[in-house]
Amino acid sequence: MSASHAPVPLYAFAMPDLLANLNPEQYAAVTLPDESALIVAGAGSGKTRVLTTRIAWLIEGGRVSPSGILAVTFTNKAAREMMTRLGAMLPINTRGMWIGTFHGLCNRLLRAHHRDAGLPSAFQILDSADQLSAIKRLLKANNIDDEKYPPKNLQYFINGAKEEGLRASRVDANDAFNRRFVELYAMYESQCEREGVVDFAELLLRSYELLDSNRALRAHYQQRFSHILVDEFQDTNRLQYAWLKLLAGEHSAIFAVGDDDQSIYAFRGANVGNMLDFEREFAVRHRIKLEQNYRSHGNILDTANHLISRNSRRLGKDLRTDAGAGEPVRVYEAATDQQEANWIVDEIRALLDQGMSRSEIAILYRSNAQSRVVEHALVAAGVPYKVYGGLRFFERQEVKHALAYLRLIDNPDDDTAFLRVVNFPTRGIGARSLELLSDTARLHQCSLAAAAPLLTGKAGAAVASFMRLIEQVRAETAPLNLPETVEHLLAASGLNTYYEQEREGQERLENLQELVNAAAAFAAEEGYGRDVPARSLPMAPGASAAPALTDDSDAVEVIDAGAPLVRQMTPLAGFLSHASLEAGDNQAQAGQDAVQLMTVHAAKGLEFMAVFISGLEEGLFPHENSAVEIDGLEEERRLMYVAITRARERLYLSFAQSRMLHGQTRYNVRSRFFDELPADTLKWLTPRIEAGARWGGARDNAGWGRDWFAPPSHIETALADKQRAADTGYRTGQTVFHNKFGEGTIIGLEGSGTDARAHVSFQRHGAKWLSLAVAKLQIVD
Ligand SMILES: Nc1ncnc2c1ncn2[C@@H]1O[C@H](COP(=O)(O)OP(=O)(O)OP(=O)(O)O)[C@@H](O)[C@H]1O
Ligand SMILES: [Mg+2]
Repeated sequence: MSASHAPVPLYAFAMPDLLANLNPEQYAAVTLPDESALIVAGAGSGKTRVLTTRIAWLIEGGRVSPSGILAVTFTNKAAREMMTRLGAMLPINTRGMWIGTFHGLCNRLLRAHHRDAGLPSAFQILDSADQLSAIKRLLKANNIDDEKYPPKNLQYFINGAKEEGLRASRVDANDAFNRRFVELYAMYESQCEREGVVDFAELLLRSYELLDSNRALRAHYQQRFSHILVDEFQDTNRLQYAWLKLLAGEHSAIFAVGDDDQSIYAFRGANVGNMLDFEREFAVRHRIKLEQNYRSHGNILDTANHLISRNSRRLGKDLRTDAGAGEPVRVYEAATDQQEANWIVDEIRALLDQGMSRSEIAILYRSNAQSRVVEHALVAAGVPYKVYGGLRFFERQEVKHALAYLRLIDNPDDDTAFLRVVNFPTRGIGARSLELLSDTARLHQCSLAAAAPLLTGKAGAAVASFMRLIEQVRAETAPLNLPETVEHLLAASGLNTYYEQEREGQERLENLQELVNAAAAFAAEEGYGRDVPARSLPMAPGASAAPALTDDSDAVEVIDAGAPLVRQMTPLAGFLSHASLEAGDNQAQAGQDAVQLMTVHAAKGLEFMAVFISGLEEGLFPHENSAVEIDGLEEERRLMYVAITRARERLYLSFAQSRMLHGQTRYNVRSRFFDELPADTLKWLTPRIEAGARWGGARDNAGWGRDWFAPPSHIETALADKQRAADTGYRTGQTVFHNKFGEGTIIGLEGSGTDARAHVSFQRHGAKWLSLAVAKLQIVD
């Protein structure tokens, strides 16, 4: 360990406070010696709290200075929360600390060392929508059939390769089709290079390569970050893990916390296997378990534990709580999605009447598209809410237009930005002119902006006037600070006028104004004074403006001196990175006390007093795609586990028999998860009807008799299956005997022939799904 010298406690008297509220296992974890450790523990057991407290403890005891810490969180929101908590625990300025997401930290590293990384100082970040349009443009420019090579597939291929750490030149292609993909990947790489842009995966790969190839830089950071701490470790992918390894080198300690049951990003290459590799490769001696849950009431925790116990691939852990059982988990079946939304809003109003604050209430769903109907009900009821994700603020059309102009003033070679606004608002630059321009650029291997002067005729004149506009705005904004720059640009670009004249442009205008506010908030948060021009590099005392990094390690030291590294970016570049990386986060601050709406993925790590999980229908949650993926259903179950464990005191589950989604009405059967939850923690607010009886006489009892509809065909098929299962001689409600599990009651039947399965609730072993062909159940009555 680099901090091998004897610890020097600096604030010995303050110590008991920091550690006072920890349980013995948490205490042991926080105060582990300077060596790598892995904490694997269930939801709400205090992993994040332990990690944060450990940082404070390390600093407070003089084991490391704040600049020696690097902490990785999963979201920007989590990073901010961590800094706030640290600020409250210690009398230090947390701004300079390296706490952030992988993307955020890599961006910071690349900004500081852009030359060594082979990037222009004003490199721009492509979000995934930008990346897709860049790929489409590439295919079009090269006359490639986008049916044969769908842009989305190519995007997936490229990102997958990058996440494996592979450049196009190193990807193995075993057939002609794949070879073509690799060629396209290579072409995409040169296009990005030419335009000075990087996509999300590139941020990571580029900074990995930077550290890998630059010995001095690597040595510097390895020495600097003696303590690396990683939250949500189960969701790191191979490249992120390799990046951490490189940064840790031989001497730094990695303190990783995670929960294999909450691994929900396998589809993006996350790899739980990293946990096992980490233990081996870092000779981890300490694997501490935290088994006390501090978040949720008993019924909620039991519900979560019961569900996740059905997964087969688990490291295995127990979780208990001292909190009482609390309220039962309430379940509601609605006829339609609107009815579901109305019920949610009614329940929310009841909670608010009881004094719960709005921001303590979350509505979670599996897919973004589900939010619309809930939003509608909230608006109608006048309940303020905030949507995370979905069409985020920075992804709105008008905001993206404005950002594209800003990007162009920063870097005219950014072709994606160029194409977005060259003819918006319209200035008579048609598709034909742009084609000519693209041809010229390709011929000269340069960006569109660089090709503009080479274009002649009418097309040339129109493009030239656009370039003059950009140049003019560049000059006019040179002395302006960040919010002034944005404001000026909105007027000069013609965007304001355009939306003023558009019939329903009011909301878009407000969003543009909000962009000015966002820029002002960003500048204030980063500590840029009002007199700092948006495009100049603020000089920190003792820091060189453009650190030229050589093998001379003294030069490296210069970078660390003085102000935080983020100052290596101009305010404008910083803001543009923020817009790409932190999309959506801004909204959260705008409406503090609002009901929180988000996908389950976005809710990871967070907690709320009351949680509604809506749309629990087969095909939606579990998602229909999960059926075709290896481990798909287990991943959906982990996702459901994450959703349930966000709740502290109240949990509500709901589903609708019919739902409008993507313009079509879907008829749904309830999620299989309901059959996997313990019956005794749930309270059905609508009658619980066995799936088989659903379309029969029981429906009148359910109270939705009036505007009823006939079951659609796929449900009839499912019912027919159940009928066939029943034909095997078994029926629900029957008492049966199993050689190993003893006596139990059949609570569900599914499938037919050799696939027929029975869901049996055993008196001593709980509920299990058994194959009827294998299980040989004896009928008792
Ligand atoms: N020893 C403790 N005493 C009281 N409250 C605690 C203790 N440890 C953790 N908590 C609280 O329990 C809640 C859950 O903690 P935390 O968010 O750190 O859990 P986690 O393991 O990171 O959960 P997740 O897996 O969902 O990320 C928080 O509100 C935290 O403040
Ligand atoms: Mg956590």
